[in-house]
Amino acid sequence: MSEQELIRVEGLSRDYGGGDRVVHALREVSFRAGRGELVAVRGRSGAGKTTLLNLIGGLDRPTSGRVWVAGQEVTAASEKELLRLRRDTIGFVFQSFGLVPILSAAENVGVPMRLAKVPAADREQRVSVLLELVGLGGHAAQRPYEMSGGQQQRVAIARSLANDPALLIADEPTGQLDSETGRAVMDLLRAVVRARGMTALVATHDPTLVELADRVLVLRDGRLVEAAEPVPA
Ligand SMILES: Nc1ncnc2c1ncn2[C@@H]1O[C@H](COP(=O)(O)OP(=O)(O)OP(=O)(O)O)[C@@H](O)[C@H]1O
Repeated sequence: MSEQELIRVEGLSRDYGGGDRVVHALREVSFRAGRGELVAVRGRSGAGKTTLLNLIGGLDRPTSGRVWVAGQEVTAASEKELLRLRRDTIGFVFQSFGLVPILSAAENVGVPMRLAKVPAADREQRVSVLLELVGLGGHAAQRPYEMSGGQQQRVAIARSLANDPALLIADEPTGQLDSETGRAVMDLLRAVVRARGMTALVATHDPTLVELADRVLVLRDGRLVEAAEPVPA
């Protein structure tokens, strides 16, 4: 794996079920992504986007094929190594935000730092930098139910950056947002990826996101049918 390569996927397949009812959710997918790239993953509902992201992030195991992230083989990692990888190397953003309802915005952002045993003083400082970064400097004490969907997703983005991951995996991050808010969240993701030199893999139906990507992977029925540079609008 070269220095510039962050993700390598080789012959990745995932079947669900078995016998007559087997679903080939992902079929022999291979691609590579470099450091600093924002890669959009497109495809219709059921095309295999979530399956692909979950396998790369070590949230699921493939039927066959291999994945490396930052030089580590995810598909060969033990559960303990996967925990470490998800804590230190990969940040996740989901469509449903996934914030802890009883915690404030600042506490939510601080959760991964607590898990990584970041000392309290460092934690506080890093939490406030991240909340500023996502434009929520004045909202640290608010709880998720006191925030709009777009604000909640911003908190989730700040949380995903807590341990300065090399890879950000976002599954339909704008799926629950109206188009204007979704665009703002996407612009934020684009800016964060640029500023931090991180790689992002973002599954989306949203055409505005695709415009912001460095590269677009298109899945159809579990196969990678296109791995193109985006066409300028
Ligand atoms: N746990 C599961 N058990 C059985 N089949 C599954 C499971 N998870 C996903 N599938 C099937 O695998 C295929 C790919 O699903 P996946 O969720 O990866 O698609 P997607 O492109 O992310 O779709 P969406 O855009 O709707 O989220 C679909 O046919 C789906 O029904």
